[in-house]
Amino acid sequence: MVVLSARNAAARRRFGNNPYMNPPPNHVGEGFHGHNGPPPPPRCRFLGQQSALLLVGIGIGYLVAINVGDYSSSNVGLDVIVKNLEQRRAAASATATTMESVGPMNTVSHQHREAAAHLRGDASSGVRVADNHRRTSSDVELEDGADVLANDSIKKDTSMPDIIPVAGKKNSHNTFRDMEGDDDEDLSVAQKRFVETQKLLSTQSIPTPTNPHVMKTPNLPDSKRKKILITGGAGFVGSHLTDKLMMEGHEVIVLDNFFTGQRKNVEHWMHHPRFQLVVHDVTEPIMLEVDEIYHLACPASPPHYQYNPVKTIKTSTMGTINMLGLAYRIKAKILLTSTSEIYGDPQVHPQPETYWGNVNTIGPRACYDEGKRVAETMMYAYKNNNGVDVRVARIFNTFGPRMHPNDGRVVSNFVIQSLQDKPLTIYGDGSQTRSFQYISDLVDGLHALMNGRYDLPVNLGNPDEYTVKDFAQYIKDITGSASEITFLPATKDDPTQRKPNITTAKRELGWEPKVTVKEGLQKTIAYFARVLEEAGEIIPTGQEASKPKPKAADSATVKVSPEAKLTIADDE
Ligand SMILES: O=C(O)[C@H]1O[C@H](OP(=O)(O)OP(=O)(O)OC[C@H]2O[C@@H](n3ccc(=O)[nH]c3=O)[C@H](O)[C@@H]2O)[C@H](O)[C@@H](O)[C@@H]1O
Repeated sequence: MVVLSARNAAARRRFGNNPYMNPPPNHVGEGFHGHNGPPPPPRCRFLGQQSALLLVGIGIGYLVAINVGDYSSSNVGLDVIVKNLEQRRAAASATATTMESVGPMNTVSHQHREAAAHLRGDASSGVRVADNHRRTSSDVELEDGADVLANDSIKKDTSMPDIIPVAGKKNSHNTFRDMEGDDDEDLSVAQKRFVETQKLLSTQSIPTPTNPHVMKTPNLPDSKRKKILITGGAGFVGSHLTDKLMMEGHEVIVLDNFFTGQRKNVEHWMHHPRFQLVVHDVTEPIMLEVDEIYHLACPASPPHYQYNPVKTIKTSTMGTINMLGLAYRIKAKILLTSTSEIYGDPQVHPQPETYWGNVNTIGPRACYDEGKRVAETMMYAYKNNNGVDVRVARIFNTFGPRMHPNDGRVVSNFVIQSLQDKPLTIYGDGSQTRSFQYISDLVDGLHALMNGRYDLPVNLGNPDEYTVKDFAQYIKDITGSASEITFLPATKDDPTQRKPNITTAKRELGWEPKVTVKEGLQKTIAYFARVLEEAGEIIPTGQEASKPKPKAADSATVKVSPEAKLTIADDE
């Protein structure tokens, strides 16, 4: 589903193709709708009913005119006609009053008032026709009683306001032509204001709780502006990449199924005319026209990717095939975010790109590791066989703001635990090592890779290596936490060491990390402190989270037969 396209289409219908005319989010749009311009096209069923009533009112006027003519030509029963008119007018007026009383919003009640006014105007214009008829037929002899009735009725009608004056309007409207003239003026004022607002909004992000800083977006000339697709763009890495590309002035399409991505990660761009969000799962094909594809989509945290291993495999395999097929058809350059996990539990340390890895093909991590390995294989098959321009980044442990609070990876877990003075949970004895890079360095690396000429796999990571035990203590110290450190059972196939060899990135991309682990942690801690303030309490995702809870029926089976349990675990 293209979230913004309907809104854009609506704007185009109303204002043509002016790029600044994309309607803003509702809170901005109210400025326009609340203005004393014409009621906008029906936005809901209720407003549609208003239009219907307006038409009914016009119809009544028209029918009255015809009826009066018919009756008068036969010169009978003007009193009946006038009574009839009175009843219709009263009915129309009652409807109008009811409509006025509905609608708590100013904008809506304004529209109601106008619709009510139209109704009243139409009803009275019908009576005016009767009046005219009466005068033109004054030489016709009428029964006295009928004439009196007609006069009374006309007096009542003239005392009824044609149109209720609306604040800000100079004159009340007497004809539709008058209304069109004034509304044209109002519309142009509203449009100007709207264009100004849109112009401003199209140069920056909007501050949100997740992203309080305003980011500026330059206006690139068409020849330099690229259309870029980011699969998994609402995730932790994808959303930071979105920021970078938006700040360069490109057009960004974020595609996400929101399994681990979060709408709030990209909320600050939702209003922007060069940003689009497409809610879509990469395992399904999609047709888009873009220049570049950053293919990030896949859960990356062990508890997340182990939650549904089949889905993880499908995402890496079918998802990558779909994106490669797209890249091939539209001749787009495509970058795959692969992972340090393709090295498995490495026997070579640090790991260069030339190392082939050590992966257990049937272990709990295999759905991710092997999925990414075959995704790499597909990339080079498409390059060699179909001439697709490919890039492959092998990402090492990355952290920073916008990590999901329930990500379950070591940095977010230890930070969230420390900030709440809860025990820091080390899996195993804590002697395993990881090397941590800050998110902005990774994003710079991905960007350098996509825009460079080197098309073989490249490690992107910070070689700053820690044992998990030392890292726990480090975070505890930085946060000044009173947390204890606890040791839980090791997770299966957990790599014992990991550190990137980044010689290739330095040589081919001129890239190396700039942000120290300490600086990065301080920013991340500040972020999670804000998240915690909002959330109250967060229980980080633990080891158990990687398995879906057995359904009631399954648990019953498990109790009866231990073999059944084994079967269920294997199926999962
Ligand atoms: O962050 C990343 O970029 C990488 O994270 C994961 O790899 P992994 O190294 O297992 O990530 P973590 O879950 O953060 O685990 C790191 C180490 O900390 C340990 N850990 C984790 C969480 C925790 O609460 N306690 C704890 O001791 C783990 O057992 C592991 O030894 C993903 O599998 C990779 O795809 C991804 O590139």
